[in-house]
Amino acid sequence: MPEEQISSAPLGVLVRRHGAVVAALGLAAGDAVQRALAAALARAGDRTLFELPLPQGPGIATALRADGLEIVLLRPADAGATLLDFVAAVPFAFDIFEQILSDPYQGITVADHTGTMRYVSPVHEKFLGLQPGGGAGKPVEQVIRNSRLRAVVASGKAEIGQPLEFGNAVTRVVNRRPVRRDGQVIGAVGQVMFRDTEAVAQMAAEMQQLRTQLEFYRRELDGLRGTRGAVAELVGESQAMQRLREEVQAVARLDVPVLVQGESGTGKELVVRAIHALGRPGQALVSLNLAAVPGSLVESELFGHAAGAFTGSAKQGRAGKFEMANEGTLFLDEVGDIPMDVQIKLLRVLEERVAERLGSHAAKRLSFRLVSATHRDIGALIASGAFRHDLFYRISGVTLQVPPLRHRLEDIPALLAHFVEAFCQRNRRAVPQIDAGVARHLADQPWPGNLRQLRHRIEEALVFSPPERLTLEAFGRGAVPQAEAAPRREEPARLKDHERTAALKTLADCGGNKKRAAERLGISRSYLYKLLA
Ligand SMILES: Nc1ncnc2c1ncn2[C@@H]1O[C@H](COP(=O)(O)OP(=O)(O)OP(=O)(O)O)[C@@H](O)[C@H]1O
Repeated sequence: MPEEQISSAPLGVLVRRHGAVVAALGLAAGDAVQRALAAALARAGDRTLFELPLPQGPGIATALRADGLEIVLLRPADAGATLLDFVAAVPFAFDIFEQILSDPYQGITVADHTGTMRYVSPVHEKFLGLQPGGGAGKPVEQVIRNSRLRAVVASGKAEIGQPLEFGNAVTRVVNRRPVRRDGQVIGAVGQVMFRDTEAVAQMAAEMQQLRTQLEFYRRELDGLRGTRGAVAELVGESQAMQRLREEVQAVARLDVPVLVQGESGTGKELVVRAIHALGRPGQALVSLNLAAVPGSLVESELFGHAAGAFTGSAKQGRAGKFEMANEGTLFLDEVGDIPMDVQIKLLRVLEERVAERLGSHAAKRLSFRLVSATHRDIGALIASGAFRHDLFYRISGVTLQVPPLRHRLEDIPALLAHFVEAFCQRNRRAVPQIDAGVARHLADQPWPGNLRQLRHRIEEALVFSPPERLTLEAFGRGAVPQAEAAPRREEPARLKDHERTAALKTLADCGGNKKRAAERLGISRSYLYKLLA
């Protein structure tokens, strides 16, 4: 190459023999450059590529050495070339490369675009049992059986943090990245982490432990919420309600069938829901209202039916309530209305804990919790032969009695506040102030429809009262319709009954405050408790 051409290009060539300059062309011609080059060569040791501070800025040099002869090519560092910039800017750039390649905690593998292994770092060679350089030139799979470097070359997509099994039950975490030049994938680099896998494994174990703990506390919290939520739904601080809440909590966790008795609208369903929420949280609560289903359909509702069991039956068959409630709670509402023929079959299911779909002979073992409710007088039904004695015993391991509202008028202020709040929340209204006489007025009513009727009256009044106040006048509209009216209660014949009624009303007047009610009545608190018991 003519010397002038080298001199005009931003390149230099220096040739030294045993340290003495034999030739210096282009950039290498100046003294200052030669001094810088001599110092850089001395620092570089036997490295071939090294940084070179040129008078005009950072430069890069490549040295070839043999038999005391050194040929060095030099050029200014290219601002756009990341690697050269790095090498030029960091005096210990090569130490960093070396450190990366010989890091005892990570192995490096390099494949080219044909899937041929080009490089395996020393620590990884050792791990794989390879001779130094023993992997280079072989298909990647020959070096590492399940290597995915070829796949990464093909897809051009990095795989980060993937587990890689190395036979002997050793699993490592691997990062694989495609290498691109001018947008084309020209190879792939694998990075196998040794130490970090242990750290990752430990972290994973810790995370698993935390997850288990979290799950545990979540369940506990759900349980607590469920407990508080379910029982708190049963509003009322009367002794009767306090006792009922305690009984609900006591029976909920036992595996006994429960029969909930009480007049219509007293809150039997609410009690059943609370029992279910406490006893079988997270499982299904399956209800069947036996008074609402025609007698002829009760059996198929309960047992379901097999495919094509009868004309018009569902093609794939249908599960009955017993099956649906498996592991959960089966709620038989209005159980007093169950037809006699079904009573016998129900008894069999409860005794044997197996049920067959209609038209099928495949009996299924079932585990459900049975809770029943009725507003009827079951004793009278048994006496008249309309209800089987043995079934009664099967469904009423425990009987809970939900008291009618007239026996707990002192709950009216709390129920009033509760129904007002619930209504306003549902209808996104501000909760109004409640006029002083409202609770007293409500406590004076007979409430044959119990809490359901009370709720409806309160909601109706809310609709017709000014938004900021719930007035007594708003209740004027809703005279109790005759059909709903209770058969007129007989006037209490005994003095005690008069006293109790007066006590309940005064208590309602005093917002449930027993101390104030006792004062107003002029009796002791313990006597008031006695009257209320
Ligand atoms: N203790 C209570 N606290 C708050 N709300 C209640 C309470 N008891 C009943 N209610 C409400 O009163 C209404 C009637 O209750 P529920 O349907 O549970 O009565 P029920 O006895 O099952 O009636 P039925 O015998 O007619 O089926 C529901 O809106 C219910 O939310």
